[in-house]
Order: sequence, then C-alpha cells, then structure tokens
Amino acid sequence: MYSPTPGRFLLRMRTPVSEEFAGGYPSDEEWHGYISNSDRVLLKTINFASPNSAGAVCIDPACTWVEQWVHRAGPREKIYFKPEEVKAAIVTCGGLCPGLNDVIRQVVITLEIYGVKSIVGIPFGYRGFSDSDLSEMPLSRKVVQNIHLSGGSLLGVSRGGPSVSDIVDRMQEKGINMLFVLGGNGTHAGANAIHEECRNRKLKVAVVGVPKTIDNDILLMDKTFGFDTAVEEAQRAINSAYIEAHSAYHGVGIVKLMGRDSGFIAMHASLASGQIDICLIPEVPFELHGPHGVLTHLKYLIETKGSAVVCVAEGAGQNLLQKTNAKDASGNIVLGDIGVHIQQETKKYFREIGVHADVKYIDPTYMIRACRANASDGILCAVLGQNAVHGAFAGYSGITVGICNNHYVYFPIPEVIAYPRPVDPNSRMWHRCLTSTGQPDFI
Ligand SMILES: Nc1ncnc2c1ncn2[C@@H]1O[C@H](COP(=O)(O)OP(=O)(O)O)[C@@H](O)[C@H]1O
Ligand SMILES: O=P(O)(O)OC[C@H]1O[C@](O)(COP(=O)(O)O)[C@@H](O)[C@@H]1O
Ligand SMILES: [Mg+2]
Repeated sequence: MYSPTPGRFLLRMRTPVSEEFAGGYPSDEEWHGYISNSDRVLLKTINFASPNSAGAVCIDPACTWVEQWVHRAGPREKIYFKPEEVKAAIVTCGGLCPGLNDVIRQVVITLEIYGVKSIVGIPFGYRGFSDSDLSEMPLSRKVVQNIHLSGGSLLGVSRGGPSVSDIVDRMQEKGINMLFVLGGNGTHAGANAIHEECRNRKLKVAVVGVPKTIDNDILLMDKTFGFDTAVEEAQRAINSAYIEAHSAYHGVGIVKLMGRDSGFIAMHASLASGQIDICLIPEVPFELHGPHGVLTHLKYLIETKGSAVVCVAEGAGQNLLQKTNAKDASGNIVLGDIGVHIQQETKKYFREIGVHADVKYIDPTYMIRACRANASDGILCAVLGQNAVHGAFAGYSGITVGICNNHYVYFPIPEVIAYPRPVDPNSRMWHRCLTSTGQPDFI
C-alpha cells in the first residue's frame, strides 16, 4: 500500500564521534539481525491425542492437528513510516497494572532510536482525547528515564471516555499517526475500532496495542505483563492470612484477590504460596452451604488441622450474591463482594453449629496492582514496548504484541479479545492447584 524505506533501527551502534561512523554502523554487513516478514511462530504446540487429554482444544473428535501461525515480532529491514513524519502518542486505559511505566519508557526510547522526534502522552486514558482541560504530555528519553522505578502510570488511567469517532477527530487535529494503546479487553476493543475508523477515513495511522491486565485474561498469550508481580504481591496477603489463622484457636483466614472473569491470580497465588486450603475462582461453581459446601469443608479442616486459609477471586460465586445491574464508566458489571459474603457466612455458620472460629478477612485488592513491576515483568514490558514500536514501523495496525510459546509475536486484536480468557477447569494447572490445596468439589 505504502512504499517501504530501509529501516533506521540500528541493531549495532557506534558513538558518532568520528566522521567515519557519523551515520551509524556500516550497513553492508552480512549479519543484520532483522526479523523477516515471513518468520512465523506456532500458536499451539501440543498435538492432543484425544479430546480427553487434559486441557485439550480440538476441532474434531479425532483432534486433528491443524498448524496455526502468528507473525514473529521485531524490527524489520524495511519500514513504512518516515521517522521525521511520525507523531506518536501513548495512552494507558482501564485499571492500573504493574509495568505500565516500564512499557511507556521502552516505547519512547525505541521511537527515539528510530529517529522519531514528536512523542506525546495522552493523559488519563481515552478521556484525554476529549477533555479540553487535559493537554498532551511531551515525552522523551529524558522524561521517561526513571519512571519504571515506581508503579502506576505516568500518564494516568481512566475508564469510560469519548466515542471512537471523536477520538479519531482529535487524532487528526493533533496529527497523530502512530498510537500505542496500553490496556485490557475494553481498551483493545477501542483500539481496534480506532484502527477501523482510521482505515475508513483512509488515514495512514498505525494503532498498536500492548495488553495490560493483571487478570491475565487475554486469549492466546502465555501471560500478560504485571501478572507475575500481582501474584508475587498477593503472597504477602496470603502469608499474613496464614499466620493469623495458624496462630489463632480455630483460625480461618480469607483473602480476596482481583479477577473479574478469570481466576488466574487466585489460582497462581494459591499454588505459589502452598498455604491455601481452598481456592475459589469464577470458572468453577461452588456452594457455600450443604454437605458438599465450602463451610462443611472448613469445619473438617478446623477439626483436623486446627486452621484453614481460603483464597477467593473477586468474580467467583457471583450467583450467591444479589445482582445490582450497576455498571462502571466502561460498561463493566460492578461485582458483588464475595469476600465479605464468605466472611459473614463463615462467622454465621460456626456460630450456628456452636464451634468456635476466629475469622480474619484480608482484601489486598489495589495493593497487588499499584506496585512496581518485578524483574521478570520488567523484562516482559521492555520486550513488548520495543516490539510495539517495531510493529508500527513494520506497517502493522490493529495488532497487539504478546508472548506465545516463549516467542514474541503480533496478534490481530479481534483474535485475542473475542472473550475474556478463562481458567480451564480441565487444565493441568487447575488440577495442580487442586492437588496442592487438597480441596474437594464444592457442588
Ligand atoms: N467495546 C468497546 N469499544 C470501544 N471502547 C471500549 C469498549 N469497551 C471499553 N472501551 C473503552 O476502553 C477503556 C478501558 O476499558 P475498561 O474495560 O475499563 O478497561 P480494560 O481495557 O482494562 O478492560 C475505556 O475508556 C472504555 O470506554
Ligand atoms: O476498581 P477498578 O479500578 O474498577 O478496578 C477493578 C478491576 O481491575 C481489575 O483488576 C482489572 O481490570 P481491567 O483489566 O479492566 O483494568 C479487575 O479484576 C477488577 O475488577
Ligand atoms: Mg476489562
């Protein structure tokens, strides 16, 4: 569609002190280290023998093997934007997530290495495109140098905001032709709509996403950034609940962790801690009362080991609570508080059966996401941020970056947000979690 020009992302650099290397490293070397547009990464790596294998996803009863590939991420030899003509914008939307600043930093640094001079941050999510009292923030390596040392987002985040057509109007007014969108499912739905609108208006704009969700609920990816940090941070809450429960006579500790639709944080935090007796996630229904209910098992645990710790994801057991039909500014359903409900029902239950129980409830909700990224997330953010810029220069739009089978790739946005990625109750990981907790079925 547009004629490509040779890439300006230098994989080998020399300080341009001498005339000889003023333009960078000589380009006539055989090794160049660019990614070919034909490089592909295999989407699924297990050839399941039958649909009965744990976690099997099959297209037919014979589980016929179908190879599916995605584009490998990274710098290309030919680029589709002249860096001096680029005005790049970065926006962070939805809730916070550890690592947002790390990604912003890497996007800015990489853009500068390509030679982009005009880089701005849009304040407070998509809202920053419409609110007249919010002005764009000029970004450079100097501005972002140390932002990864703290959590949150330098640019601020928000839910809700203007229509897609208003956003594209503002982008046209401001001359933005590269947009980097950091956010979850909702943000990516918006990013894809912005990409489509730009196409309809025949604008040469690259819209590239970087999936941000501590819930880890984006399809096809090994994991999203911030998830590891959230799981690690959750260990403190779980350990406190364990110590409280263990030190009390008939102690019961309850910890509620984030996870609107998906129980990945609760499952991984339970598995990592080794201190959880009951893990409850949205994907696996449970009863509190009755012979197979959670409370009967708590009584058994109190009798047999003296204490117990429960980890519950915020989206779990919503069928046990009264629906409010309330929605947040982005249209997400406001959930009932399952943690408080389990706390109250546990106290009531033990009171009614005349057994002493010392119930302690910990809700570390915002503490697990308002923190700085750990080392492994720091690396993930760096690679994703850099690859987002390479993707835009490679001429892609309507894509998002991710890690798939340990390789970094570009996904078409609609493929990864078709629905929130759930924990598969038939997966090995959920079975491993059950093995660790030793919990029975609660239905
Ligand atoms: N289907 C959609 N189409 C366009 N924009 C959307 C859509 N869903 C959400 N958004 C916008 O994306 C932003 C973030 O959405 P939200 O659901 O709050 O967070 P997240 O992106 O983390 O899922 C909000 O500004 C919201 O208005
Ligand atoms: O109170 P807030 O800011 O709406 O955030 C709560 C939500 O944030 C999350 O952790 C992640 O949500 P997003 O991916 O939409 O940012 C959800 O699990 C949780 O419901
Ligand atoms: Mg969301």
